[in-house]
Amino acid sequence: MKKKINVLLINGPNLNLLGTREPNIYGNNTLQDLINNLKKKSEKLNILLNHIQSNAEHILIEKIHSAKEDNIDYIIINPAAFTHTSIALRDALIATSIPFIEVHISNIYSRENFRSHSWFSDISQGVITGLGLEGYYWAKQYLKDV
Ligand SMILES: O=C1C[C@@](O)(C(=O)O)C[C@@H](O)[C@@H]1O
Repeated sequence: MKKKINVLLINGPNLNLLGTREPNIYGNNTLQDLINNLKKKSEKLNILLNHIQSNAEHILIEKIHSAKEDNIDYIIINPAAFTHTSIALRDALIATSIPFIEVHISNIYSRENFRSHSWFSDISQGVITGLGLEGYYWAKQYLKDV
């Protein structure tokens, strides 16, 4: 049987407000619903999904630092606003050298100019942007075959 894949899903600031935050951009589903569904579907694919959402940069950095000890094989990350600001999170991901997929709910290239720059895309395995919450499901789907 194929080995279980240990995946860490990281959601950055304000994503705890999914469902009420700018629903025209981010939709009506809550983060809790998303995580429950993703976990269920991941189990069927032999993926163990661990999740963290935080509004604090240092908490996300520390979680990335411990990812190796936690035997994480892969990271899926929506850095949210940190996408456009955080060299510290970028450095943490480089330091752990765990491959990761960058996900955005909205299309960061079709919004304000400042959202078009990501500190993560060039060091990511790939980027999914603008497919709504489906983006997280596609990332998980990709990982089932790695
Ligand atoms: O908080 C977010 C969410 C986001 O990462 C997205 O998922 O579309 C896009 C970012 O520009 C924004 O700051």
